[in-house]
Amino acid sequence: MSKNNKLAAQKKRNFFEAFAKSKAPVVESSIAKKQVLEYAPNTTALRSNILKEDISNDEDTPGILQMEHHESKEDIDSLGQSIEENKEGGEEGEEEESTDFKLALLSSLQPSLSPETLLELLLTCNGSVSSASKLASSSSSLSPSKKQSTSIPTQSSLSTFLSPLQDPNQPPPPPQSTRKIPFPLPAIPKFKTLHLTTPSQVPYYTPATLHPSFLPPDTANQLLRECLAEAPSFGKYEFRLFERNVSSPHTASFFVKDEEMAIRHRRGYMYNGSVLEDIRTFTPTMHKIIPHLESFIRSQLTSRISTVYPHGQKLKHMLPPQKWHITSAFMNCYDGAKQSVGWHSDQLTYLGPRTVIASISLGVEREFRLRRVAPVVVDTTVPFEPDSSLDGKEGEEEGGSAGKQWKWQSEGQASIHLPHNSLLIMHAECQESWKHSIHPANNIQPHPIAGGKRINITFRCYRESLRPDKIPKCKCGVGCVLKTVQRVRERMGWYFWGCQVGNQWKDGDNDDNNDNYDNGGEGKGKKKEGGCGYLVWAKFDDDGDPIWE
Ligand SMILES: O=C(O)CCC(=O)C(=O)O
Ligand SMILES: [Fe+2]
Repeated sequence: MSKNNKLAAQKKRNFFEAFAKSKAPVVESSIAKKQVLEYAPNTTALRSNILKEDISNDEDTPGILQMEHHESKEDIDSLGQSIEENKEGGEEGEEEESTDFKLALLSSLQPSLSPETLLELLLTCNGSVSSASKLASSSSSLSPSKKQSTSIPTQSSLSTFLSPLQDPNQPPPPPQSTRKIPFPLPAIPKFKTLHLTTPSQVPYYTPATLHPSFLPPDTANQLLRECLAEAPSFGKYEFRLFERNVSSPHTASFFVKDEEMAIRHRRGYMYNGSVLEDIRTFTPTMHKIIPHLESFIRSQLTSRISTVYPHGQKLKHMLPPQKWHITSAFMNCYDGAKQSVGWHSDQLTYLGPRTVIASISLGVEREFRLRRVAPVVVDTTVPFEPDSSLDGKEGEEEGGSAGKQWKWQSEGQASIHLPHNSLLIMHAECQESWKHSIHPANNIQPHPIAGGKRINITFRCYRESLRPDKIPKCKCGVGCVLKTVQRVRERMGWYFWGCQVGNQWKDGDNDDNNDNYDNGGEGKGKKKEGGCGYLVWAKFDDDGDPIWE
């Protein structure tokens, strides 16, 4: 990155940070801080120590969790990651015992377990020795032989620990419904790619769930054929319209449930400063699967709320499960191994906070990656009135109560293979705190119907309360974009409306963590300067509908 670009990026960050720090009520900020500390994974010591462990020595055994280490900066760059190494160190939250100490303690409580297993238990339990010990004691999955072994020769895999070691002559055990999904999720060590090779592993490391063979096979094939018939006329130009103004190497189009909505979309829905013109209506099979998909998602959300989220309650601002419905979908086509999409999170503007996205994959199996970029904050309520005097102000830091920059420790990434006819649910905490990508492949297994193509449909629930005529316009007269604070501790997770123009890309470079798109791949872009700089805090009720002043 050139010096000028670096300065511009720094200036932009300062602007967002100053905005996010401004007008901090001292009393609320301590509450916000507590929330962040409660729900951000506190695994700093664990994480740094774990890097010294040779986790990557695991053998390449199918069906189990595997870790891969990225040796060099080049390796990371080639993956399109934006890991900023100079941001390491510094402020790291609370003091914590070292991993070695915790391992020793856990080992004294569970003397029969191998060091690898103990380490994985600690990871699973976010570094809590007592929880790890309880989990080990309560698990029926440890066969005596495994308990007695001092090391696991082939694979220090969480799944080998947590799944019963199976007699191949016996039927498979029922799904392990009793194993609790941790919240927050454990950190994936920096520079590591954790290959989640079975669907059951996915929710233990990512805010997603994977459901293979979701549709009846004939329906999936029919849907694939319909999508393949649409795909040749998809455009690349649209990526910039949903915050992907890089030559993102795949094609896409936008679908809505009926013509009335298509007309509304063509008129008013803005993506990165433009309206989408190519709006299509759902294909017959999309219509056909929607009732089934909606009821499946609702039941999954209901069960996730009771089993995963704190106090068995839905996250603040999350739509109640029964209200989740499909209004629209992006359909993506990846033609060949090299087509991909870079790191991004999906734009929240019309979806609102804590949105849930249902993603169906068809045709060639490809690798989906997820990486956490900010903690999941449970209560993101903006506790004071939006202050219009902040509008457009390239603010300096304000006063002693101004927030400290959150030193987010870069994490590794999870890799999930999405086969034909799989459903991936990106859950409520996914867009605000994680980024996702489709990784370029070296080679692919051609699909009997799709050849080298992969089709993906991301079904979405647009909110009536966030229609373009309802959301704030900036001083340029354009509808704003909805974003979250990701860098300032006391404002972490708060929402704000901002000018679209400052959100557009041009050729160059970018490293603004507050953006929805990490521009790691080809055709690097840089944020366009200009715009009116409008920023105003966004307030939402418990169910995520906006509260307007
Ligand atoms: O192709 C995929 O699985 C991901 C697509 C995606 O991220 C999107 O449509 O926003
Ligand atoms: Fe996406």
